[in-house]
Amino acid sequence: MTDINIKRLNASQSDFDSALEKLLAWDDSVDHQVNESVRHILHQVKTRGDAAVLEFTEKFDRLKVGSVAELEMGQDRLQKALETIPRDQRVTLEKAAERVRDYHERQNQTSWQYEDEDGTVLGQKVTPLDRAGLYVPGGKAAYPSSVLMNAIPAKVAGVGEVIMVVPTPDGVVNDMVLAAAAIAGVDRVFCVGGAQAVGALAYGTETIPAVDKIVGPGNIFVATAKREVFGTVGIDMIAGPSEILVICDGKTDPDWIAMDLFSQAEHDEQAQSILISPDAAFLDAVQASINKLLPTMERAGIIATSMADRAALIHVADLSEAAQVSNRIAPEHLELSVEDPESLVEEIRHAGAIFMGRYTAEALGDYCAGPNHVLPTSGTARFSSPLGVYDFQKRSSIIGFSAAGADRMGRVASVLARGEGLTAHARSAEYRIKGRSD
Ligand SMILES: NC(=O)c1ccc[n+]([C@@H]2O[C@H](COP(=O)([O-])OP(=O)(O)OC[C@H]3O[C@@H](n4cnc5c(N)ncnc54)[C@H](O)[C@@H]3O)[C@@H](O)[C@H]2O)c1
Ligand SMILES: N[C@H](CO)Cc1c[nH]c[nH+]1
Ligand SMILES: [Zn+2]
Repeated sequence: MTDINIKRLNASQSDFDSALEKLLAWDDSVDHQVNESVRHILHQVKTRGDAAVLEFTEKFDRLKVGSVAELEMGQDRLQKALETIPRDQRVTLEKAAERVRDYHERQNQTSWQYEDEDGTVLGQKVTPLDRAGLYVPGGKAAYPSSVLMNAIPAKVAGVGEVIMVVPTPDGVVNDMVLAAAAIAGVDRVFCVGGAQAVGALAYGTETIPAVDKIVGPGNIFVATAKREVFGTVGIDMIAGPSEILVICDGKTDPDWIAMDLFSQAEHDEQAQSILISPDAAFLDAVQASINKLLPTMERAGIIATSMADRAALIHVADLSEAAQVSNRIAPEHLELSVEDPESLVEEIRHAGAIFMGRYTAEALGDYCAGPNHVLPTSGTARFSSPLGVYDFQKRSSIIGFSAAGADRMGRVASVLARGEGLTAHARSAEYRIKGRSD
């Protein structure tokens, strides 16, 4: 296997800003093609329902069946998978599920209210979604861990019905995925993926029920489809191809860092792995580790493409500058592989998840630390948070005026409404002012 030369950037270069922008950007022409194709798929699913789902499943996942009902895995099938997977897989899935549940239970929001001195009651009522759709990726790898990460917060939130979709390319069903669905208590599972699965959940088909919100990560087709259907349904965030950014002081074993970069690169050719360090010799050492370790990787092809196209080794003056560059990137995963992560984290403002210190491999967060691994990508950590229980709950305001409160605030509303020229608003409030009946 030939060596790959990872892009080298230096934050002190005059063209650093444009080089960084180019590194983070998608190729416009690819973007355009993906948008076109996703819009076509969504339109077909919206207008032709099951028939379109069957057609696209055959085209993209090479799976031909006679009806969408055949793509549903019933509860008995999920239970069978749980009972037949190897014991160590069942035990570790259950262990991971327990830690994920424990973490997410702390996110549960509760309703609250308070009372004014005149007896007026104000509050916030928290309710779970009636029906949520979980996208579990499955094109290039199967993700039992993503089943747990999507479904457990939904269940903790109290969602009425949880519908999961997952592609099964060539009809190969992953029993660990089904077992994870059984452990997490998923209500229905359909073996459908890509934009067609997102469309089916958003618009509903004869067989797949429409949901209120679609959550979960996926490739560029899935992320683009979620963006398109937002408004018809809620979405959690844009969780696209995986990303890792490592800030290292140069004192971690370079093999560890190379493997951490590989760990996200192996997800997808479009995944992005970036290392930032003030130690130029360390960047060289990691480059050497990359070329040494790459031939030992099972997914060397995907890693090589991802690293050649989208990875970078960035030299900075010091760790503060590393934090500034990282804040501009707003990565999905940020490893602080430094002596004193506690002080460096003070300077971090935007990241989906922050992994503190040399021993905290991002991979532990992917499986069993407890926090969610569905995280905002492509810089959206500037305004989005990890998937959580709060994504499956919504809030309603509660407003209950006493007669005294209606009198007091009716006078305020009346003046404001008349100022806006909205007489019906004003009179509706005025009817409730004491002694006023006109
Ligand atoms: N952010 C997170 O939390 C997280 C977690 C796990 C995985 N991931 C990411 O999820 C992604 C998973 O991608 P994947 O491909 O393995 O599975 P996927 O399920 O996201 O995508 C597979 C589907 O893509 C569709 N597709 C493939 N090629 C297509 C084409 N040319 N036109 C239209 N549709 C097409 C097919 O319908 C197929 O079913 C990776 O990028 C990985 O990095 C992210
Ligand atoms: N790193 C992925 C999120 O970007 C999650 C995952 C699942 N399995 C392995 N990794
Ligand atoms: Zn991962």
